[in-house]
Amino acid sequence: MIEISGAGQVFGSVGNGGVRALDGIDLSIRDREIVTLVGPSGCGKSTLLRLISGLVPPSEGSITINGERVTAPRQDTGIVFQAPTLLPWATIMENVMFPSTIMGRADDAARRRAKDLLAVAGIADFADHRPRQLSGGMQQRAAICRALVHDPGILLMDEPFGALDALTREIMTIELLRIWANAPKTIIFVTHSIPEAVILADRVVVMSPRPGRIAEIIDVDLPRPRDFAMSGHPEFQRCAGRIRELIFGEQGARFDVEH
Ligand SMILES: Nc1ncnc2c1ncn2[C@@H]1O[C@H](COP(=O)(O)OP(=O)(O)OP(=O)(O)O)[C@@H](O)[C@H]1O
Repeated sequence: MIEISGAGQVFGSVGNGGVRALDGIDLSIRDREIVTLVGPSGCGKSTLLRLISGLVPPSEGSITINGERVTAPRQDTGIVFQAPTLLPWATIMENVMFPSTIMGRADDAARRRAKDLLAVAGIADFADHRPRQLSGGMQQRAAICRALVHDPGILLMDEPFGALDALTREIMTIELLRIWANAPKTIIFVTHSIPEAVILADRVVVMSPRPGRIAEIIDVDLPRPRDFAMSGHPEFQRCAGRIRELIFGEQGARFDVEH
């Protein structure tokens, strides 16, 4: 469904203070697959996500979704960033409805869907509150509802739980899997957490240090539904061990990766 071929990204001009962030990325992502991206800080994970989102055009290579070249943000793609980035003056309901509103599709069906999503995310009682009246975790749930409201087939998530405490983070990860099980969609998820990467993924894409290349793609053969109690499972340990080996073994340096 998503085809990335020979994608490279250079910021500025190389040799002249520019940065090569990505090099020769080839990756095919299937419909309804969950792919997680892990790798050392600065290896280009966020850049790759931005290329797929159409927010940034690749300097080299191409990205297609269902055979169409990605040249701009698409309506069938939802994005969640690390910070919830809600509009502070708008209510939670208005924030969640925002994508439907700007697409001119803020009808009753969209409002019903927004309400249902808020209920699934456990924040239905806060629909009329402003973002500042919610905790960080609740705001991020609202941001996830906003990314899902127009029912995109693709969800791009850039360390969406990175700013949350460890407990909320685990709960949110399992909630995301529950949402996905109810309405499967293609998810590409950037994380620094190896357990999060394994628990979520059908495949973990491990990237090498800058310029970011794909070091290895690991198939995670754990049954679903999943939860963190599976971290003792031999398949979980195999995957987590291999990711650690790839990231820490190659460089022997201290990377910004939780393990
Ligand atoms: N707009 C930009 N202009 C110039 N350089 C950039 C820009 N965006 C990213 N870079 C550089 O590209 C490289 C990859 O950055 P990116 O944010 O994609 O990495 P990352 O793997 O997501 O990092 P982290 O895990 O720390 O969030 C970095 O060296 C970064 O400095």
